[in-house]
Amino acid sequence: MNNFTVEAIELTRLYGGREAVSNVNFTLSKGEVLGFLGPNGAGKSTTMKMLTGNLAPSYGSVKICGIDMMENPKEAKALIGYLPEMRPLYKELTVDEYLTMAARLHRVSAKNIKKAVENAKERCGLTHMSKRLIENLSNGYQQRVGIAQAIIHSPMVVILDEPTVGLDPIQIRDIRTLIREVGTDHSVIISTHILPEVEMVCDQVQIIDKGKLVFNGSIDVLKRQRVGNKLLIGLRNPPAIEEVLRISGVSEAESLANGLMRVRYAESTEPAEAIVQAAVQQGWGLYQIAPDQTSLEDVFMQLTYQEQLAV
Ligand SMILES: Nc1ncnc2c1ncn2[C@@H]1O[C@H](COP(=O)(O)OP(=O)(O)OP(=O)(O)O)[C@@H](O)[C@H]1O
Repeated sequence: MNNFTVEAIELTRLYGGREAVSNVNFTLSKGEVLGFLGPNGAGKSTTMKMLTGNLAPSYGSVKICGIDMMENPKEAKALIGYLPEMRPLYKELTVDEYLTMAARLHRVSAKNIKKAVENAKERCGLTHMSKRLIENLSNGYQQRVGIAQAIIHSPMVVILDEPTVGLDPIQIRDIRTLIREVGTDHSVIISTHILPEVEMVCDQVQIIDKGKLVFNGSIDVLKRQRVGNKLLIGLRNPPAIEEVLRISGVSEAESLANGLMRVRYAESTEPAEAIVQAAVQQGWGLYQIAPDQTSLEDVFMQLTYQEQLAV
């Protein structure tokens, strides 16, 4: 018996003979937040629906805390809280009424409903909104209500499909903080097409492209891929590129706008000190020197491009 809260085993879904999700494998443990990342149409929602037992896989299986979703759907689903892409809110209800209904649907026992509602509201910062009609709440608060219904029965696994889509920057920040908090005592899976979001809230990341996993690992591994052997240098009096290329260790240099220059070097030859010395000696007016990180978007492009080459 392992300790995995979620196991996806060779998950595959065909639509009209075409694979929308192809052979997806991963495991998740308690207290981890997993980001399911991919562009529109990559197969995220289809995967989420299979994980939550709302869509049958064409092949493969899902286990929630060791319980097979196909064999024992009722037991497996009871361990999951799910916020689909389209929020299942009844807008004519108040927050209290809706969460009470959600608790009943999730089979919270009658004597525990009040406590479960209070608890979910507190965790989602909704206590002061208890008597408000959902339709009168802002988009961000409606999303909190959606998350509150997903955690109301204290499920082992919380699955949130695109939880920050359509929110403003402050709402996005609040929802991300909430997801991290929820992730401390539940396993959480979020799907998103926003790379920095994954970096901010997730421990593990699966990158999916055209239905296939192209990266599966810890967020640290992904972040490390971003830190290439590059420096970004700001110079008030930039010299000719050739002069920079003469510095020991520098393998490539390119001029960018506003006197900035990007320099590449081989792994073992960090030339920062030599660049500072040259800049001082030759009066280049150095005002900035820092590692230049590849954006996560670039990493994503590289990963999906490698995958295309491999096909
Ligand atoms: N019911 C369906 N019938 C036929 N094709 C479908 C169906 N649902 C999804 N697809 C196709 O499967 C692929 C994956 O769709 P899915 O909704 O899972 O992607 P996604 O990554 O969640 O994208 P988005 O962020 O746009 O929702 C797409 O090509 C989509 O057109």
